[in-house]
Amino acid sequence: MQILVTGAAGYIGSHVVKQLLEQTDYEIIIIDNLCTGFETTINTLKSLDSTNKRIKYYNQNLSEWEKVEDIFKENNIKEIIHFAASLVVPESVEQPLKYYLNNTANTANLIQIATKYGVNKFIFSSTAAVYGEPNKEDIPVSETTRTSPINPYGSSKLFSESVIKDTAFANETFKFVILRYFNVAGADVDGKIGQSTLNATHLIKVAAETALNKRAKMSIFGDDYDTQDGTCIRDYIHVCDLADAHLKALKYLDTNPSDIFNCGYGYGYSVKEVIDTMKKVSNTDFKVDIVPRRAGDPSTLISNNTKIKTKMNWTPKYNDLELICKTALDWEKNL
Ligand SMILES: NC(=O)c1ccc[n+]([C@@H]2O[C@H](COP(=O)([O-])OP(=O)(O)OC[C@H]3O[C@@H](n4cnc5c(N)ncnc54)[C@H](O)[C@@H]3O)[C@@H](O)[C@H]2O)c1
Ligand SMILES: O=c1ccn([C@@H]2O[C@H](COP(=O)(O)OP(=O)(O)O[C@H]3O[C@H](CO)[C@@H](O)[C@H](O)[C@H]3O)[C@@H](O)[C@H]2O)c(=O)[nH]1
Repeated sequence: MQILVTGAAGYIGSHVVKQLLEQTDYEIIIIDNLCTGFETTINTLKSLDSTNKRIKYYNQNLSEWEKVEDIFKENNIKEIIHFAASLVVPESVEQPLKYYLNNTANTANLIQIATKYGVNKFIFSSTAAVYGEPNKEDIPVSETTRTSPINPYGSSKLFSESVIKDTAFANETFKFVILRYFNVAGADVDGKIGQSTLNATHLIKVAAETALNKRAKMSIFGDDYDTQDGTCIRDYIHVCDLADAHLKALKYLDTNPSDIFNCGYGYGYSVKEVIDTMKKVSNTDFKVDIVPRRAGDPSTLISNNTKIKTKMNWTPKYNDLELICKTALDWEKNL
């Protein structure tokens, strides 16, 4: 059985491939052009494959559609997990076309090839950013909450969701699970892989870097939001629990129809709470200043995760902010 994993040289994709190696028999075809991922990550994944034959890596940009099709000709791909994307919210505000091209156009193209070659399972990395700035009474947001992105990143992913849903409607052999991730953080609990992103913008990684003196200080982007302490609230999910949701999604499609699931823990922490937790687990008191709001940031995003828990039987194991911060910090020390 072959599965294509796009973007597996990156943060979340690499954690999913590790679990696929450990818990399944798939042969794993990877497409990644290393624009934000790392060859060392691919090498680590290969080193975890005791057979030495289960990973086939193509350094390929998804935008080169004909070359992507050649990869389908060379292999027998029937299942796909599609991570490859651009994902920095403020960058998407400054460079929207980069996001529509890499996230929406490349996804549409991949799906066109996938349907031509008989792919029947498509797992898609979507985002809580599709909900935009939800009304207070809609928090925690469920999958049926109105989608209304407030930045091009969220819009580019919502358009991709439409491409996927409409394709499945027109083609009954093509089934999908769309996973709307909330804020993914932490690192592999075995310490083998983690988030290596250069010039990271993600809060927990930035805080880990600051705790280790890789940055002189960090900033809180706005403390004038309508929240308890004035800073934004997010639902942080440990990357290993999120990876498990992908393996469950593949199995789910064996006996269930296509569907959309939120991936989060169902409770939120403020930016200040996250920074305090990082200070606690690192036993440091690093410098933090308050600066104006960052473009494109909603104030509060928290998931209602009832659907994934009940329908997929997904049970989080690492829903503990201290553990999330500690695994991120431990990984950062080894980088
Ligand atoms: N990190 C989060 O908090 C978060 C939250 C919600 C959704 N997501 C989604 O999860 C997915 C993975 O995110 P991540 O955090 O692992 O990011 P990442 O940047 O670490 O990984 C993305 C990978 O895709 C590759 N890639 C990007 N564009 C490509 C292209 N055109 N062709 C080939 N390879 C390409 C990159 O080189 C990288 O290895 C993305 O789709 C993202 O939108 C992430
Ligand atoms: O140095 C920093 C970094 C972040 N923040 C704040 O921390 C919160 C979280 O920011 P960040 O970690 O950058 O995540 P988001 O902007 O919430 O976006 C992430 O989470 C989304 C889902 O909720 C995903 O779709 C995106 O891909 C992913 O980058 C936001 O309020 C930021 O303003 C700071 O105050 N200082």
